[in-house]
Amino acid sequence: MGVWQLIKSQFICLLLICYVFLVSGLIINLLQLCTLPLWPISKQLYRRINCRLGYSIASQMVALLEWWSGTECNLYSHPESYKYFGKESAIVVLNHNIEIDFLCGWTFCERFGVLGSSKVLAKKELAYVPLIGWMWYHLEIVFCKRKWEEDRRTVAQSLQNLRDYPENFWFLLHCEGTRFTEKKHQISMQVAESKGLPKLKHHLLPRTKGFNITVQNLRGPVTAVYDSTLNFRNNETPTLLGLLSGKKYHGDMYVRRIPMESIPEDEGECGAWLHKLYQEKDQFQEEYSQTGRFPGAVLTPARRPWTLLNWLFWASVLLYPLAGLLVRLVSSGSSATILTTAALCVAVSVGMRWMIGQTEIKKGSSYGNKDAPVNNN
Ligand SMILES: CCCCC/C=C\C/C=C\CCCCCCCC(=O)SCCNC(=O)CCNC(=O)[C@H](O)C(C)(C)COP(=O)(O)OP(=O)(O)OC[C@H]1O[C@@H](n2cnc3c(N)ncnc32)[C@H](O)[C@@H]1OP(=O)(O)O
Ligand SMILES: CCCCCCCCCCCCCCCCCC(=O)OC[C@@H](O)COP(=O)(O)O
Repeated sequence: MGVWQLIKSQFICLLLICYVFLVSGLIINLLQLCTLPLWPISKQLYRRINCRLGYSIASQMVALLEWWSGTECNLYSHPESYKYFGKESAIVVLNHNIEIDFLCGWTFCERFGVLGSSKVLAKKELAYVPLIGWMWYHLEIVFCKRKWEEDRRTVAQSLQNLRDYPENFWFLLHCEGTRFTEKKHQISMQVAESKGLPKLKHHLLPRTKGFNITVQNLRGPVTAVYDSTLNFRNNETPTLLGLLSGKKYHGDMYVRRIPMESIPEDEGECGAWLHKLYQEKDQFQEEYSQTGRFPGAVLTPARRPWTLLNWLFWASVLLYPLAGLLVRLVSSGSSATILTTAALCVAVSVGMRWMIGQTEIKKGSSYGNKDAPVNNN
């Protein structure tokens, strides 16, 4: 292990990165709150400002991936698809078995200039994650309870609101609805069997309702679906904690552009189309596991300096006062103050650990874990 790698793996570095993220995030969340009065005056200005503020939070996590850990994310695609990336709004369909898949998505959003405006159909629980959830509120992220009877109205309404969004955005959909585990896979393949659908080896059976409602409500302003398939080399299983300790991973993502016109409007046909898409994705994953390659050519855009510059800005603003505070604390000699500060640090660390836990598959929900309903038809 090199000296730089050794430094990066020290706990103090993790603490400092989390400190900058936390304090800058709170400041940005506060600024976002201050923009609320703009909404009735100029909705589009409110949205444009919040895209920039959101960028300042999300790009710190991208900087962690690209600059701190040095993780490589290769893009496999086709030139006729590539020329549209970043120049239109799109629905992104992505597999969901890797803890940092959202960050690999974010890194491409950043490189194509749509990070601040990126959207997702996210489970409602994520709305309560401090900083990220609060940021998402101002970015008009669409949340679902994964209970169709409740979601059908709220999700449709939130999607309708995005139709006049003033910036190009990528709308991420994990159609599997939950992250891959062996048990969830087994259960979803029972569902596939009961529906007479071919079994998938690398994916859960996609849920079609969310995709269908998204296509229905965004058709027009959104001109394409980006079918995206992600995997990591040498069976790497990347984690957020690994990134924080400076571990470098090697990801590959295959993205192909499918024009919106080729997606059926009829609900049943649209669902069948999605099932077929997942069968194709399964073949791409199979090819990757056998050859270490996806179809298409490697067309990875270079990382840009903005995420690093944004992080350096916040670090220089926030680390200097922290150092001053620590010096004054120690020189005060008051054990009560020192103990209170230590207790506060422990509480904040526990909070940050909880947030990181949100990305861990082993702490995931039980959605898709229950035995499939018996099909009596
Ligand atoms: C280049 C790439 C860059 C990309 C990056 C771009 C942007 C990045 C932006 C942000 C990054 C942030 C990352 C955050 C990630 C967080 C993501 C999540 O939170 S994923 C979880 C939430 N999202 C979803 O669930 C979306 C998919 N789900 C759906 O579409 C669902 O249909 C639903 C709308 C949520 C409704 O769910 P519900 O369970 O209520 O209904 P369903 O129709 O799904 O279920 C009933 C239906 O399913 C059949 N069934 C039963 N059991 C199973 C099973 N185990 N597997 C599959 N199917 C099952 C059942 O028989 C019913 O079938 P039918 O409809 O035929 O009757
Ligand atoms: C500079 C960076 C410093 C980093 C410090 C740590 C910050 C931690 C931030 C946590 C951010 C959480 C944001 C999004 C997490 C996405 C999680 C996810 O992928 O959700 C899973 C759901 O799809 C499905 O849930 P399950 O049913 O599988 O359960």
